[in-house]
Amino acid sequence: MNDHGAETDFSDKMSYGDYLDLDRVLSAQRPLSDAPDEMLFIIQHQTSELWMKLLLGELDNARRAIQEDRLPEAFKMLARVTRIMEQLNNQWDVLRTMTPSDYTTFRDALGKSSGFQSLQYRLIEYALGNRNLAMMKPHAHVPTAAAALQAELARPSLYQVVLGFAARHGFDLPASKVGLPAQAPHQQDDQIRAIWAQVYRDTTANWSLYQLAEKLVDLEDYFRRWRFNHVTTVERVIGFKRGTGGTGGVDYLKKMLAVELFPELWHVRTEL
Ligand code: HEM
Ligand SMILES: N[C@@H](CC(=O)c1ccccc1NC=O)C(=O)O
Repeated sequence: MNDHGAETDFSDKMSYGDYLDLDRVLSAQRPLSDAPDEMLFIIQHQTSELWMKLLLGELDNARRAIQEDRLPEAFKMLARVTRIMEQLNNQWDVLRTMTPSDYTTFRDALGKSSGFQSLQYRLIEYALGNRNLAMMKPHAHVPTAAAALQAELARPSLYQVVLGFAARHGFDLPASKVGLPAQAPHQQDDQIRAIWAQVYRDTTANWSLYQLAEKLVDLEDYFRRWRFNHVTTVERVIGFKRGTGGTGGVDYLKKMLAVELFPELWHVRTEL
């Protein structure tokens, strides 16, 4: 027998499964029905949540790096955030193999549960600046979840941190726009758009902010693709049924396609 010299006795050593805690990870899939596709559905969501966990950590690190003027590090972290979103986007192709006939065999078992109640998803939206406080309600019954959302609201969003960088580096932005952590979705602002116009008109003089702006545009571009892939998958699988979470379903998700995380970065392009 040729075992290529591989270690085989793990009776007193840490193995692959030990390190990754696979007993717990792989026993956390508990389908509620006999429908074959429920396992696909569960794994699709669990892997998405794992990637979201990594994404949230990178967003935290990136915000801290920008606040401390460590831009090259922030660029690396934001590039990773976007690559994680790309990973999430590619996952939809697996779920799209599930037809309406497959899904309806277990949809009732889901009750009122829905991705609408994803804490990590909401934290990502809040971290990016889409701070719709009404979205906290489904988390009110879980004190740790409500506290995590409150803690996020006590921090400046990624966009605010970027605008704070601009304010520290010679751009005229009142403290009211970059100081206190936002408590509502960011609204398009003429003064902010004027700053981006200055940056994009002289990229050499404003190279760091220009690079930062393009990283944000990249991030929002991939985030929009996620929303679009989601709503297209939903339409394919449940048509125009109401969502289990209580919204209008596709109608609600289509409205969310219009959300602009960094509106001035898109609108400034009309002026360039
Ligand atoms: C067949 C698959 C899916 C269907 C039919 C579906 C359906 C829906 C619907 C109808 C909503 C609106 C809320 C409601 O009333 O329920 C929603 C929201 C949501 N779903 Fe899904 N979904 C699917 C897969 C996924 C996957 C794989 C994820 C990944 C984590 C996900 C995450 C979310 C999130 C985060 C929201 C809230 C979006 C927002 O508020 O903007 N969904 N989904
Ligand atoms: N809202 C979906 C159900 C759903 O997709 C779902 C249910 C439980 C856990 C995650 C889900 N995914 C995304 O919303 C529906 O209306 O069919």
